Amino acid sequence: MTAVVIPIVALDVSDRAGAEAMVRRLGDSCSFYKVGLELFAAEGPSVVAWLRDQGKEVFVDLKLHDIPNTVRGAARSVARHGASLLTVHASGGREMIAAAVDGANDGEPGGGCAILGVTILTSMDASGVEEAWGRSSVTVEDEVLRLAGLVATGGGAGIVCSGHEAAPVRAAFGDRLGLLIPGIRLPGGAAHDQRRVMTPAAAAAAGARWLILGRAVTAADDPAAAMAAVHAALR
Ligand SMILES: O=c1ccn([C@@H]2O[C@H](COP(=O)(O)O)[C@@H](O)[C@H]2O)c(=O)[nH]1
Repeated sequence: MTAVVIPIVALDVSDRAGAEAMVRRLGDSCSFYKVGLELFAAEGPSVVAWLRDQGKEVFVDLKLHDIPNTVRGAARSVARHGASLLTVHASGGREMIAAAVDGANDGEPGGGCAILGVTILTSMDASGVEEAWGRSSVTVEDEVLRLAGLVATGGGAGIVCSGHEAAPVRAAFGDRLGLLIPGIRLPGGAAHDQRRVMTPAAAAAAGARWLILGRAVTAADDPAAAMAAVHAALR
């Protein structure tokens, strides 16, 4: 049986009005939304509460990266707002990841908010990794696998990586880590600032559990039609 892949639409907009307009346009075709840095910085947790009131699940993509104590507290706060998923940077280390898991569970192991570790941003290619991380002798895939190991031993529920690393991560970790894949483009779509992109069908075949749909849907002339194309590709 093919695993269910859940599409999540990224509300990369500057205010609540923009978010509400997109949620209205997509109607029942989307039940899971991402609130990222732009919208969270503008509107704070109230936008998470509003989405929950609409019956939507919420992924809060804050990509936390700080000392364990600070990340624990932030994860606890985000979980209390009703988010289902929260990101931290895997490069923050095993102790920080474990603190995020602890905070999100807030004393309740297996609580409602899962922690995902961001490995290598999909906007980076091998030369970008070499420049930023100073590591020329490793491939993006090796780095993603190494960071995935930190997330697994830190107790995270999954990782964020591109579709290109999905199959090797699945081979190494199986169902232990859920894969959330951004950089999704409909066939022939512009990559924009992304370097490692993939179509919905290919990412699903590679083992994604969640797909992040950003501009492929939200910048389309007809976002609802673009979302329908995503659903068709996942059937
Ligand atoms: O490695 C990462 C981690 C997160 N993202 C987020 O996904 C969406 C992608 O937007 P597009 O418009 O589809 O490019 C965006 O919200 C990012 O913050 C990512 O792209 N890569």
